[in-house]
Amino acid sequence: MVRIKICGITRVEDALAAAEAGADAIGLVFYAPSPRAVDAQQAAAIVRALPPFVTSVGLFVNATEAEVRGVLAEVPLDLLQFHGDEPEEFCLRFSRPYLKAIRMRDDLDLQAQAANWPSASGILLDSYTPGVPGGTGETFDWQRIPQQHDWSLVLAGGLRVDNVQTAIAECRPWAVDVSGGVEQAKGIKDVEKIKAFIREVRRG
Ligand SMILES: O=C(O)c1ccccc1N[C@@H]1O[C@H](COP(=O)(O)O)[C@@H](O)[C@H]1O
Repeated sequence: MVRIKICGITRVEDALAAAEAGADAIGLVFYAPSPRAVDAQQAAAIVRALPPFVTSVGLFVNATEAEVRGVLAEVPLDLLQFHGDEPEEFCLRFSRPYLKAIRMRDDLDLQAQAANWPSASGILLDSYTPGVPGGTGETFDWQRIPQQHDWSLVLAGGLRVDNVQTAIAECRPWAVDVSGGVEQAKGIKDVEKIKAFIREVRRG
């Protein structure tokens, strides 16, 4: 069964709707330039409202150690997602499981890159757009993902109800991660889109 993460949650009601629809995880963006950014207070309210067995994921982009620790002091996150240039040594400082995001630049050697984070719980693949660290709504060429790899693949980047089945068939991910594809406006989720997306993933 492919797991589903709904990222970029900014409101308690969207988190509850995602959980009710069957999401396995919700993502909270701690990256101020993002229109989906939340502060620790907002995030704590969202995480506290979650029912059991829904994983809360905190997304960071080149944050300092103090910034990550500051969030962790207030928000009981289950999993961290490092979406910038964080080396493994940094990702390991927080005694929490983590995902490492890799953006699929044209010249990237994916297998070599992924080997840089052997301690990651999963490798999240996202599309590459210069100057924007993520959440672009763009897909990348899924054929670039090797058939054989020894990491848990979290597939992200431009997933929507109308392409997620093809993405799953081609990439065989452990999980899919969606943000823009289930929104009505930046940072505001569309409950019907969340339900349709989850139904589509579960249909496979
Ligand atoms: O959502 C953001 O604003 C964001 C900002 C900085 C880094 C990552 C971000 N989002 C992540 O990007 C991927 C793909 O999102 P989309 O479905 O293409 O909109 C996903 O992992 C988001 O969590």
